Amino acid sequence: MIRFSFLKSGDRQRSQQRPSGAEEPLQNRSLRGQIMANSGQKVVLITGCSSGIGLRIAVTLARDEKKRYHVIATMRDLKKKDKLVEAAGDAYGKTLMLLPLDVCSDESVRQCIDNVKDRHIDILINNAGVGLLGPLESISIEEMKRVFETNFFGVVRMIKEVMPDMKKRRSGHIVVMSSVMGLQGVVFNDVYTASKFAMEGFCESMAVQLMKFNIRLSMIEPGPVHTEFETKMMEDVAKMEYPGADADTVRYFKDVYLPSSIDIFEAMGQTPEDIANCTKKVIESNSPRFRNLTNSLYTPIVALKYADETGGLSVNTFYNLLFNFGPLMHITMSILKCLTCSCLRRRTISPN
Ligand SMILES: NC(=O)C1=CN([C@@H]2O[C@H](COP(=O)(O)OP(=O)(O)OC[C@H]3O[C@@H](n4cnc5c(N)ncnc54)[C@H](OP(=O)(O)O)[C@@H]3O)[C@@H](O)[C@H]2O)C=CC1
Ligand SMILES: CC1=C(/C=C/C(C)=C/C=C/C(C)=C/C=O)C(C)(C)CCC1
Repeated sequence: MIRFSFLKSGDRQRSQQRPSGAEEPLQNRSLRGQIMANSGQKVVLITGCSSGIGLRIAVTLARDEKKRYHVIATMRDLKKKDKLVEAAGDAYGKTLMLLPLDVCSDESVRQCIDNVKDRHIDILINNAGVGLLGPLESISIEEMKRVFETNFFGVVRMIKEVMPDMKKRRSGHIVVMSSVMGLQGVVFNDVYTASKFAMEGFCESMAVQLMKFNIRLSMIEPGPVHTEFETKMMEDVAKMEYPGADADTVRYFKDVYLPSSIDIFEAMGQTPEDIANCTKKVIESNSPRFRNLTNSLYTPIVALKYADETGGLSVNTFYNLLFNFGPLMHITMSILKCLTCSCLRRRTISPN
């Protein structure tokens, strides 16, 4: 079993004290110690900003040319703030502030939101997430619960905390970082996929009620993205022994699935910047879509699910791609990688 870090992230009274570990420049705190935005700015709170997609969304919004956003970038361990602070440059302390927030803790979530002035959040971006990959036999129920606690209950916890104020104001936008795996299962990602499916179902239901209160809900559905996930995944694979799984299953995982997965990452992996730009477009749209796929190369794969309501097309195609046409898939992905690679485009377009 592989654990990947993205994929490689009191009481009910209104707290007036600075959250433990918060390191906010003074000018951004009100007299009551709460985080303040300038008038006209939208307050955006993002979870899981220590790395990857969350970090990049925070930086992209905080560095908005028109300074339209007051970004509250949160992470569960502020000791990990350096990468974000460096990437934010002079936006840090002006349009970008940090707060500690662990989406798995009721108290941490409450304290964080209590430290936002009037608990006013215009846009909530639920990004924090963890992955889990490998044969089911080698994954404990405890590990599965941890994934659901972060990916599903983490989002539910955040929405429960922020939604009542948005409802009172009759305005707000909730964005959820889902995944193509929230729409379609991928072998050996069974539990991660299930956690994202759960979130999709929850959000699809919530969206209707929220619409009545003029609150928008948008799902971002990335395919593979180059974050700490990939390196962590390969490091873990080298170490793991997969106790409880039989030799055939381990072989299918290591020798069939993993090489195909690497091919797919190489051929169509996006960058965190791609996802941040897509998220920015969604929050800036006058009529944001509910579902937003970010990767046009992956869209035909997801389309298999919707082209056949019996599910057969999707399941059989994945089976064939993996177990019957593995080498063909490798060649196809190599060609795709070549076609989408900027070096080839440079060579054909450059006058030199
Ligand atoms: N990379 C990919 O291929 C894809 C990723 N996604 C989704 O994108 C989101 C971001 O992942 P990505 O940037 O790739 O991966 P990273 O591992 O780089 O980022 C995940 C972030 O979530 C944080 N996090 C984990 N648990 C918690 C928690 N309990 N409370 C608060 N923060 C937490 C991590 O913090 P810490 O540093 O403390 O661990 C980290 O900042 C996830 O929801 C993931 O499911 C969707 C599709 C594809
Ligand atoms: C499409 C496809 C495959 C792999 C897909 C992968 C690897 C997707 C990764 C998505 C991620 C990382 C989402 C994160 O949330 C297989 C099963 C190899 C073969 C069949 C077709």
